[in-house]
Amino acid sequence: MDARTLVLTLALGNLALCAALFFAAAGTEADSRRRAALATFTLARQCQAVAWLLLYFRGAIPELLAGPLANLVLFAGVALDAGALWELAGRRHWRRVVLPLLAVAGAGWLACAVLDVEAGVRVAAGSLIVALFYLAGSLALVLDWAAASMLRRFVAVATGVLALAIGARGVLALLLPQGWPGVGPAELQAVGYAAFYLMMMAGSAGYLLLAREALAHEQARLEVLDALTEVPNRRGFYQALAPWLALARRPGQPTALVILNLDQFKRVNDDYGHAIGDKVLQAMVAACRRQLRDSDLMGRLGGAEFAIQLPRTSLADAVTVAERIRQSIASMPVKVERAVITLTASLGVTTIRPDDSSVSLFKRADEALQAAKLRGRNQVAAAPAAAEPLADPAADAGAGHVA
Ligand SMILES: Nc1nc2c(ncn2[C@@H]2O[C@H](COP(=O)(O)OP(=O)(O)OP(=O)(O)O)[C@@H](O)[C@H]2O)c(=O)[nH]1
Repeated sequence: MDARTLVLTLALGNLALCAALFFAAAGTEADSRRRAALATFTLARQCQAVAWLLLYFRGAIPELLAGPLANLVLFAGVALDAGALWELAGRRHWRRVVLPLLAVAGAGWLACAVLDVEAGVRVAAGSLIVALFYLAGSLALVLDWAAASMLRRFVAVATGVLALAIGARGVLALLLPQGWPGVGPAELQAVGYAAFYLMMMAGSAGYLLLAREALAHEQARLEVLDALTEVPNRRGFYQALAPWLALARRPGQPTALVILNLDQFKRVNDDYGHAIGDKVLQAMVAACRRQLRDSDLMGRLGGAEFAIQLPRTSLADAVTVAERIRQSIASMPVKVERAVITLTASLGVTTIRPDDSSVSLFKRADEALQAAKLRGRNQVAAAPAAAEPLADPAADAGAGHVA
C-alpha cells in the first residue's frame, strides 16, 4: 500500500472512531458521564482525523495547512492520546506535564519549519516528538506493572514498540536518506505510516477495553464501599465481619461491635441542606477514624448510622473507645462554609458471642443503641451480658454518659 493511501486510511479510521464515540456518548445523563470520561481520548481522535486529512490533501491545499498546521495538530492528537492513558492510570494532573511539553515540542518543530531546515531533520524531529509522546503514554501503563492486567501489559508493550518504530523511522530517514539496498525512502515512509496505523487500531481498541476494565473495577469497588464517606458500606462491612464471627467460636479475646447513630441528623439536612449534611457526614467519619486503630474497621450501614468493628477488644475496652468517639464528636463543631454545626451521637456496644449470627449480633448492638437514644441521646450504652437486662445508666455512677 502506498504512503498516500495509508494517510487516507488513517484519516478515515480516525473519523470513523470519532463518529462511533459521538453516537456512543449521545443522549442520557449516564452517557454524558461516559462522554466526560472519554473526552481526552475523543479529542485525540478528532485532532488526528483533522491532521491526517490535511496531510492527505497536501498539494491541493495551501502548504501552511498541509505542512506546519497538520503536524502541530498531529502532535496535539498524540499528546492527548498519552494524556488519556495517564488519566486512565489515575494520574489526573497529566495536563501540567503534557501540555507544556506539547508547547515546547510544537515551538521547536515550528522553528525548524520557519528556518527551513533540511527535510530529513524535520522528519526526524517530528517522528521523535510523536514517539516520545507515545512512549510517555506507554509509561503510564507500565508504572503499576506487577498489578497490571494482561490487557494493560499488552497495550503498554504494543504502544512502546510502535512508538520506537515511528521514532526509528525518523532517525533512519535522517541518517540514511537514500535508504539501503532493497529499502528505499518510500518503503521507510510506508513503514512509519503502517506503525501509525497499527497504533490507531491497537491503541484505540486497547484504550477502550482498558476504560471498560477500569469501569468494571470501579463498580466492583463501589459494591462494597460507600461513595460518600469512602468507608465500607453495609455489604462491605458484613463481608469484613464474617471471619470475626467465625473466630468468636474459638477461645481468645472477643471482637467488639459498636453501632453509632448521629443524633437528629435530619435537622442538619433540614437547616443547612443535603450537600452540607454530606460534608458533615464526611467530617464525622474522619473524626471517628482518628480515634481508631488501623486494625479497627468503620463502615456505613446507611443514612447517619455507622458500625465499627474492634478486633481483640473486651466489652469494657470497647465502651471506652465508644465513649472517646462520643466525646470527640460532641466536642468537634464541624465548620462547613459559613456554618458551624455541632453534633452528638448515640452508640451501642456489644461483643461477638460464640453462638452469634450477624443477625443476632446486630440486633443486640441495635438494642443497646436504642437504649442510648431513649436515655436522651449523646450516650454510650453497652448490651448486657447474656440473659441480663440493659444496665441502668443512673446506677452507673461516675460513668458520665456511658451506660
Ligand atoms: N446529607 C445526607 N443525609 C442523609 C444521607 N443518608 C440519609 N440521610 C438523612 O439522615 C437522616 C437520618 O435520620 P435518622 O437517623 O432516621 O434520624 P435522626 O434525625 O438522626 O434522629 P435520631 O436518629 O432519632 O436521633 C435522614 O434525614 C436522612 O434523610 C446522606 O447520604 N446524606
